[in-house]
Order: sequence, then C-alpha cells, then structure tokens
Amino acid sequence: MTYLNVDSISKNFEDFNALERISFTIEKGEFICFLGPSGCGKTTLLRIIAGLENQSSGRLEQNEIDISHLPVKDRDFGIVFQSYALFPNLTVSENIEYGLRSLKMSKSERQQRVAELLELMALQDHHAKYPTQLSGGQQQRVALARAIALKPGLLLLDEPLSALDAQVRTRLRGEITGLQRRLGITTIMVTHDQEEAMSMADRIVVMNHGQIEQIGTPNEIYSHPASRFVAEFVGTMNTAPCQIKNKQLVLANNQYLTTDIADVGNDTEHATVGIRPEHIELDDSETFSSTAENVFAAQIEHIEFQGRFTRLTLNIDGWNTPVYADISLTYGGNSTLRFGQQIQVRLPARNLHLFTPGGTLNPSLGKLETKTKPMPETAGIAAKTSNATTRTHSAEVAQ
Ligand SMILES: Nc1ncnc2c1ncn2[C@@H]1O[C@H](COP(=O)(O)OP(=O)(O)OP(=O)(O)O)[C@@H](O)[C@H]1O
Repeated sequence: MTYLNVDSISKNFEDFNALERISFTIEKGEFICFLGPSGCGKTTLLRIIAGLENQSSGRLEQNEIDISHLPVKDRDFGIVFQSYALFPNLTVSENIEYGLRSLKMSKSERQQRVAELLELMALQDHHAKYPTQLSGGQQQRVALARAIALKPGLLLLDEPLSALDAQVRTRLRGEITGLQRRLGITTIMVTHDQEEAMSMADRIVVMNHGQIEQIGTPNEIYSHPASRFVAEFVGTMNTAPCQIKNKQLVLANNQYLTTDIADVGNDTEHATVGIRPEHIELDDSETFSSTAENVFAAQIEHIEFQGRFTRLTLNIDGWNTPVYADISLTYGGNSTLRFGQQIQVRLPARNLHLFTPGGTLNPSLGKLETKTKPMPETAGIAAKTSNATTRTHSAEVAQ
C-alpha cells in the first residue's frame, strides 16, 4: 500500500533549481534512503516532506491525505538530525517526554511511555543523565526515542549517523534497522554514505544535481546501475572510454573487448565500458589461452591488503586510468603477487557494463537489458511506476 506519494516536487532557491520534478512513491513500512553527493538536494527533499521547507511546485500525499501545504505541526512524522538536537537542560527521560506533553496524556501514562522507550532503546541506566553526560551514540538513541515517542506514521532521519565514529555507526545501523522492522514504521534516511544506504535500505533513491538517477533495491542499484554516475557512486566501477564499431568495443590503442551484450547499439565514439573490481580474473597458473577472450597483459602498480580481499591497482593497455581488481583471500596466488609484476587478467564478457549515448546496458541474469533515457517530461512518472526505472544523466550522454 502506498504510504507516501511524492509527485513532481521542484524547489528553486531564487534562480537555482535544487530539485527538479522529483516523483516516487513509498510503501507502508519501507525503509528508503536518499543517497547522493553533497549538494544533490537530499536534505531539501526531506525537509519538504517534513514541511520545514516549502516546495516551489508539486504535490505530497501521506496516507492518502494531501499534505502539500499542511503546517509542520499538523504533519505526522518524527525526525532525527545529525546534530542530535537534544535539550541540554533536560534529562534523558525529560527529553523523551517533551513531545508527549502536547498530547492529552496523564502524567502516569507519559511516564509509562517514557519507560517503554527507555527500554526499547536500552537507555534505562541513563535516564537521569543530561545530554553532555552521554556518548554520541547514546545521544542519538535518545533523539530516536524522542522521534518515535508519539508513534508517528513516518520517521525521517537526516544523516543521523554521520557525526559518530565508525564502530558506533556500524552498531547503530543495526539498531535503527532492527527498531524500524519491529515497529514497521515507514522511514526515510538521508545519507551520502553508499555503504550505509546499501546495508540499511529496502530501496535507495540515488540523486544527483536535484534529479533522481535511479530508484531500486541495493542489489538492483549495484548490479544494474542505470547510469555511469550510479555505477561510479555506488561501489567501485572501473571505466574506460571506448568506441563502438561494427558491434565491437574498441578501447584506446586499438584494444578490442568482446561483450555478451547482444545489441550494443549504433556505432559511436562516445561510449564507456565498465567492470567491477571483483569481476576481474587473474591467471594464477597461466591457464588463460592466448586466444581466450578479453585476456590482457597487466602490470601490478600497487597492492593493498583490505582484510576480506586484496585490491590490486593494475596498468592495462587500453584503459586510460589505473584499473582496480579485488582478489579474494582464497585466491591461490595471493602470496606471490608483488609490485611491478607482469600478470595476465581476464575481463569476462558477461560482466561488462556499457554506457552509451543511447542508454545503459548491464549484465542481467544471462541476458542484457537496455535502459534508455526517458524524455524529460516523462522521467518522473517513469521513476514512480517502477522500482528500478531509470534516468540517464545528461552529463553521461554528453561525455
Ligand atoms: N536556503 C537555501 N538557500 C539557497 N540555496 C540553498 C538553500 N538550501 C539549500 N540550498 C542549495 O540547494 C542545494 C541542495 O542542498 P541540500 O542541503 O539539499 O543538499 P544535500 O544533498 O543534502 O547535501 P549535503 O549532503 O551536503 O547536506 C545545494 O546546492 C544548496 O547549496
């Protein structure tokens, strides 16, 4: 069931377009992340949904009610900011209780609800402390408790973890998603951290320059990026300019690449090929035959041990930038790899992504799908009607 309908929302700050016709829907109980680089409009969109900022045009519906022009006090949401925003002169219990005072609740009912929330957020031992006596993670748990105290229909989280150190952030990620699932509360979180979005969200709205680049599950976004921007922003994608000539991909220095993509589109000098680092194969016992497809000589420029894998930086003919290859710990030749070594790598045809002026072609369960750029006036509608529907950013087309 659709809980929030964001319909063609635009926002101008004088002559600057911060948001351009943003449209999508959120199902009841979903956890959505707005993900994108600094300045792409994530916070502005969240603030418009909260009513803290007015949209220049467009419509918002929450639970089938038009809230487009509803004052903040009449909207049904709880919000948590990056900066905790707790009252320094109130204790933990008093901070949580604060919002409940606006309800017609007896003091004992309020205390009962505060006790429930203290337990829910494991804050019982800290109930009498003031915010300055708490760690960052504890303060953010108080802010969360306060945000959900009124049992709002919508929980809005504006970069709630970015002020915390890495370990606390990881722990709180799990606590927030666990809480969200238990309460079934529809949640939107703003983040510029793709790892955070991937690990927490049911669906991610990837934004760039005030527009939606792609909406999809973390897996869809990672495996089938709708544009070069998404491919490079979410995870690591090695890319190189290439030409399409007679259905073949030609890299710099006349290096040819074979792809599984049945129809690579029309000839063009302005395509880009991409491959994720984990898909590059190393020849550990010189088993690649000299006639195998997409086998290249490569030189190891850097070796970085990352714990779960080793990241090699490679120099490969035809690629105009260093190419990353992630080698699993179980790879037999791991211990013998060394700086400067000449090796052979294979770029499997089935793992190549292709970004062309006509759209994006991604590997997909044995077949490849073509994503074409929707017309600007239908882009928003398209994003709304399909989870994984896409826009191709104009910068990519213009490459
Ligand atoms: N009140 C304002 N007046 C003028 N421009 C604004 C205002 N608020 C935001 N902007 C501009 O709108 C754009 C989007 O801002 P927004 O804060 O939504 O970005 P963001 O994606 O949340 O970035 P960040 O991750 O850095 O917080 C930015 O270019 C910003 O400078």
